[in-house]
Amino acid sequence: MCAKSLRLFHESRKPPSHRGRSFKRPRPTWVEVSDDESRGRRRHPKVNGVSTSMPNGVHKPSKKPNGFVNGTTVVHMEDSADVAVPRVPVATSSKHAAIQEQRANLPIARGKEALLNEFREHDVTVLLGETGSGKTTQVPQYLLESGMAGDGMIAVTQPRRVAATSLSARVATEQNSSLGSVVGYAVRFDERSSPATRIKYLTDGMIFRELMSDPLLSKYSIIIVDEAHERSLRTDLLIANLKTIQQQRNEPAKGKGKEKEKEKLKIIIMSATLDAEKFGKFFPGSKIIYVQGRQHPVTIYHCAQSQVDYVDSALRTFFQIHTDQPPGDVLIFLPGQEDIESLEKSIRLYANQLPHGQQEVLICTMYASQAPGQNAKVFHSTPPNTRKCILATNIAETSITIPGVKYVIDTGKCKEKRYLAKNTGGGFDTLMTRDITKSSAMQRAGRAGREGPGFCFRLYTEDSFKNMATSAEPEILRCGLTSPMLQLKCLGQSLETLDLMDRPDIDSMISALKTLYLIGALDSTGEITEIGRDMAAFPLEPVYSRAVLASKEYGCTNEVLTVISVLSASSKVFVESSEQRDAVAEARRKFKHASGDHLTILNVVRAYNDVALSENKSGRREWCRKHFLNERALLEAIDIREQLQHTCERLGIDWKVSCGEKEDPVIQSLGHGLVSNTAFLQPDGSYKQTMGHSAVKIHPSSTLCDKKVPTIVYDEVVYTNQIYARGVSIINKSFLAGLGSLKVRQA
Ligand SMILES: Nc1ncnc2c1ncn2[C@@H]1O[C@H](COP(=O)(O)OP(=O)(O)OP(=O)(O)O)[C@@H](O)[C@H]1O
Repeated sequence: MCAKSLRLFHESRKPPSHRGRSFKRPRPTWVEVSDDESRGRRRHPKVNGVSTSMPNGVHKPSKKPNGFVNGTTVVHMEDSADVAVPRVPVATSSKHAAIQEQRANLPIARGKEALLNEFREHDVTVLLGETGSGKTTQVPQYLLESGMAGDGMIAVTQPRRVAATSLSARVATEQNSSLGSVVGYAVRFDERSSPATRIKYLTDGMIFRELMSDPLLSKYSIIIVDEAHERSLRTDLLIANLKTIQQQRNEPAKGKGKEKEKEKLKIIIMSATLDAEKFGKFFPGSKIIYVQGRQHPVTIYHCAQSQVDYVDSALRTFFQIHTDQPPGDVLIFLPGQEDIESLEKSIRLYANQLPHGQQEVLICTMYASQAPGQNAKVFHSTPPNTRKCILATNIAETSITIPGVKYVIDTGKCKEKRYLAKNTGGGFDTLMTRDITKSSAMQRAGRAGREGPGFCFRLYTEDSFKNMATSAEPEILRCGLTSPMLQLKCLGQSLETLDLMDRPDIDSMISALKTLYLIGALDSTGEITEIGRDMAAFPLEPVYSRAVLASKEYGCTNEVLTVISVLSASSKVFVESSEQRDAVAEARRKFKHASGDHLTILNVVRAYNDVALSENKSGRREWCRKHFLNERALLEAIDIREQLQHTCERLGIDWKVSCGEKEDPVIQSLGHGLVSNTAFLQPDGSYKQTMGHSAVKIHPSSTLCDKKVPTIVYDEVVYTNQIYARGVSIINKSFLAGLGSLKVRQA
């Protein structure tokens, strides 16, 4: 294949092959929506019952971009006291001055005072504003500058860590301060804050965890729940708690003077695509405000025909942009890591064949299981004469601004976590590819047009867009509940009685209760046990924290911490390569432990630690490359381990205690936690779950995949065309019986 064939958009040329297949279809034909739509004359689509001004077409700022829509009433800026654009503070440098000017030009800036008045008057405000209007970066700063937070802090919650870290960095820059001083962040296994921190961006999981030590969240005077439309499980639990906390903190203050006033809690719920009425009903007396207008237009194109293979179409569209369109980075939304890696390979292949003089292509990837440091690379500035191409899952869909992105390619697909309980008996989370919702499509388009006019190419037809569900089903209705259930129990709450916006399925609740009972976190009356409380102290899934606690009895905390740290890292330690399968197997043989994958992991970490003593950075990197190991995952595991050591110290567990080369203590400790993830061999060679009715196969990546052993323990189940157990070790059958899982099955 020669570089010329990259002009795949001319149907007369032979199209490039992708994933071993030839392109048979013509390039996507784009349909730009009519000019009427672009001017907003067409009725704006309703998202969750709320009229929005982000049509599925060219978007231009409305004639009155500064207005607020409150319910059906439009409050124009002329009605507000703050008609003029706010004054830009005196700049200390030209860069800072430019940033302040950019801030002042955001649509939200013109409504600053009107907004602050609404916040002042209402305990709960639901703020809807278009993507890029300035909600996430500006509202916390306005609140801080207005003094409304008093001596308390302002929390801004995000469903994803990448948003929390990148936004805090941006707002710290806007505040002309270093990250961790006035503006900080907290995400799992990583925090930058100090006593001076006044605005803290944190994941919804982190603030939920804070409830354990501070049930009234008393250090915060304002809590902003951002991207609430995602309805993540933790967001829903947080919102339920905030409602009660606010009642407790605000009601006694009535008539008690200014001292009490300071302790009041304000809640602000924000999103661009939100069912505002539902939130409004959940918080009686709340005010719904709509910030109209966006800074830069986004032109949206839909495919004229449905595309059969979205990865092929994304490839074609990328090169169509790259060869025909002016400079600007491209962000491509794909459902998962597999598609990202596949497309990355194809783009690399054809980019290398581009004619001389064409811009270089720099590919960056972004997905949840990739190490945070690697994800952060998308924010680095693009070198000259280069077009950055970012391949991302929906972790890049909300909140973030990736500087330089002008074009978005939206495949219209995502992966959704879903708990399979009814069909399988045992119950486990699965990731399934499905069509996105209207809300997601609008958020994705909103990643373009943040620094200037943008373009969004949707690899689906306009009819498909119209037929999409409005928004995703709340996570609480479709995910495993073990960890949130334990945290709630610690707070003396329960899912059954909590005032939730939506109540989860009874099967999922029973399954979570069963697991917590089996690992000893709950007693037979459903009350939390002492060991359950200790489990909740770790920033880990309860099944993993149970293993750490069990290791104390077995004298192997040192080893178990290592294994659990690797299992908790955001990416896998073993690099898979289908093309070099034999080389991978050969390199890995030296780490292989006869008992299975957990002790194999331990061998890898031990070997890496030995290498680290004798080799410099590049020597270590080379060693990892040679052994098909992901060094970033190993380094992340080292960080995680350090944090777990701190938790051990707080709980009085000596983490240095080691069992040396013995394997049983380690596996049995893991067995205490993973007791629901055990299976026994059937006469036909498959394994049957002890806590369910499903047959599982050992995953091909396991060191035990060719073995038949009586009983296994595994980290997780992966559901593809069949159910696989991944991360598998041999476990003693009588040990399992002693734990009671077999009895539970029989019961
Ligand atoms: N890291 C950044 N680099 C450059 N500009 C940025 C950055 N972060 C934000 N901005 C600018 O600030 C604008 C407002 O961003 P902000 O995140 O506050 O918007 P938003 O209304 O919360 O959008 P969304 O609903 O998409 O989260 C962006 O459109 C962009 O112009």
